[in-house]
Amino acid sequence: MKVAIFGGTFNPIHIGHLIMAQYVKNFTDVDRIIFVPNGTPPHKNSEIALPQHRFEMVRLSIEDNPDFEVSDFEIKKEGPSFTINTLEYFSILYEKVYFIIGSDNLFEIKKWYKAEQILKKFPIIVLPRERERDLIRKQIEKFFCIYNAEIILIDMPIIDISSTEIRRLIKENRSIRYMVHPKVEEYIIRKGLYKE
Ligand SMILES: Nc1ncnc2c1ncn2[C@@H]1O[C@H](COP(=O)(O)OP(=O)(O)OP(=O)(O)O)[C@@H](O)[C@H]1O
Ligand SMILES: O=C(O)c1ccc[n+]([C@@H]2O[C@H](COP(=O)([O-])O)[C@@H](O)[C@H]2O)c1
Repeated sequence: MKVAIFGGTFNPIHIGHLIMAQYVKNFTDVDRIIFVPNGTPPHKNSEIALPQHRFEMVRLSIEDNPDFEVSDFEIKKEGPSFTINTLEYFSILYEKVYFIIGSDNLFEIKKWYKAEQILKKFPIIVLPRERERDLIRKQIEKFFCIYNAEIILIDMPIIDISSTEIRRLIKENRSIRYMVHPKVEEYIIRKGLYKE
């Protein structure tokens, strides 16, 4: 089975993430998408909801989609969640393992732990977040030339939604309706997340 690992902080998961995953299913030969919320993000530290909350919001968002699943692999691990370790783990279980990122991370990935190993060993699926597709294509070409990296760019409409914007709206007591799955909206209100 071919799987695509979708790593993220998902703080909270929003419709941009869900549409990305559906595009991956629609336009690649990937059989399943595995969402992997991170435990201790290696790079972010402010206003992050507890891993259990972020995991539960992912679970609620995808429970009715048989092509999607959520893994607690990173939230169960002690210490920072490094992507290379997660990909190595899933590559033992599956025939082919892709990693899904937004194009913003295509320009950050070189700073990640063992980035070269990720780029050399694992195919990456990129969904556009910026409008300048030429810049994205150039970066993909560069990684191909240097690391022989297999990077697939999927053509998806730009969805200008971020978890940061959602958290901002909540703090300002504004509605996040339609930006997240209705069950996630209900969960955030019930648990009082992102108010402070
Ligand atoms: N609207 C979007 N379009 C394309 N890619 C996205 C979008 N939102 C998130 N991603 C990608 O999904 C992955 C997980 O994103 P993450 O959970 O950090 O959400 P985020 O909206 O970027 O969060 P934050 O605003 O807190 O930084 C990353 O690879 C990110 O690039
Ligand atoms: O392994 C690393 O060094 C590394 C550095 C930055 C980000 N990541 C992973 O990349 C994914 C997307 O990150 P983010 O910040 O956009 O949520 C998520 O799974 C992070 O754990 C991984």
